[in-house]
Amino acid sequence: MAGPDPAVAAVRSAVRPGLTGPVLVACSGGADSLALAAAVAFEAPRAGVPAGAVTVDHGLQPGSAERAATTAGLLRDLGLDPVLVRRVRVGTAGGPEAAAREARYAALSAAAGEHGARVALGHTRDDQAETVLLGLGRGSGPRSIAGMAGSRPPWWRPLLGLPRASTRAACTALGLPVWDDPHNTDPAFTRVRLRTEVLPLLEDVLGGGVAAALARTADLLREDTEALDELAAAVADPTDCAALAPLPAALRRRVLRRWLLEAGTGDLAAVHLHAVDALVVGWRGQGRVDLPGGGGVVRASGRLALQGPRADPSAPPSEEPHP
Ligand SMILES: Nc1ncnc2c1ncn2[C@@H]1O[C@H](COP(=O)(O)OP(=O)(O)OP(=O)(O)O)[C@@H](O)[C@H]1O
Repeated sequence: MAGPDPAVAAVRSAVRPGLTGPVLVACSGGADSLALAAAVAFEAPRAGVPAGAVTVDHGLQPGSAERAATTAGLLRDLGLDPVLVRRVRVGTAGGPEAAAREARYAALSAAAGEHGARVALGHTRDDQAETVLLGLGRGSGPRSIAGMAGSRPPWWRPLLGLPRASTRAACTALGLPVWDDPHNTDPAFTRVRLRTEVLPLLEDVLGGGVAAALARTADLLREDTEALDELAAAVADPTDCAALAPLPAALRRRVLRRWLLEAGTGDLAAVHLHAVDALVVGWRGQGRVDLPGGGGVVRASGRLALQGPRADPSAPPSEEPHP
């Protein structure tokens, strides 16, 4: 008897090793997550693992509720159980794309918590390549160029090693009706232009395999950044300037970033981190560093300390005495 189509087999092989516990497939109805859902539905019973699915209705396009219902029907037909439909309210912060993503990830994460499951996402090697290129072009630093992790609970991305063409081919071979999100071809989106204009041009210049090379870059960088993050987490006192000063800058800034994020200061731009770092190394008596959330950091008696919002934000920073 002939085996499954090669693309179907490739997607199944990608999910098999990771099926070690309950999983919910996050499915938009697009080719990537539909191929993923089909592979999980096939492999999970063989692995003795419960597998369901979630589809999120962002409520942004006319007919979105019907589309979510159609996707849910397909997922049930594949044998996934339970199949959840989550309707979310999309805010406006950061633009419509970012707001939809935030609402979606919040809903998926909540579903993961309720069901004690990991959430499988359909990101492919091409998505990873686009993420790396975007990070490079925007100068967003190693954390961004390191791309998406294959497994970081509750998220699981088993298809990061596969080209997008495989998921499309798998859906075709299985006769699954794919929903093509019009956003995925709208040149108003930076990611779409990267996909349709920049990556093909790079392939022309550098030869094929650019997406794979970019994804490999992400893997290498992720190893480095994870190692540095672990070293940073092991630093006992992130406020002791004498202990921090001799550390390499890459490590020191990670320690500071971690300390500030854990204190709930909100996301920080490089400029804030550099200013806080300058309180530690080469300090010349400068005063408070204001942070985006309204709080601030000062240095006093050789230690860093967090402060709340200024009473009068227009007042100049108070001068700290020279050491
Ligand atoms: N509406 C949604 N409901 C549930 N999961 C979603 C939804 N939209 C995206 N996802 C999940 O997030 C992953 C990445 O989404 P994104 O829109 O960035 O990628 P995509 O390449 O268009 O994926 P797909 O082909 O599966 O739509 C999807 O593969 C899927 O797992």
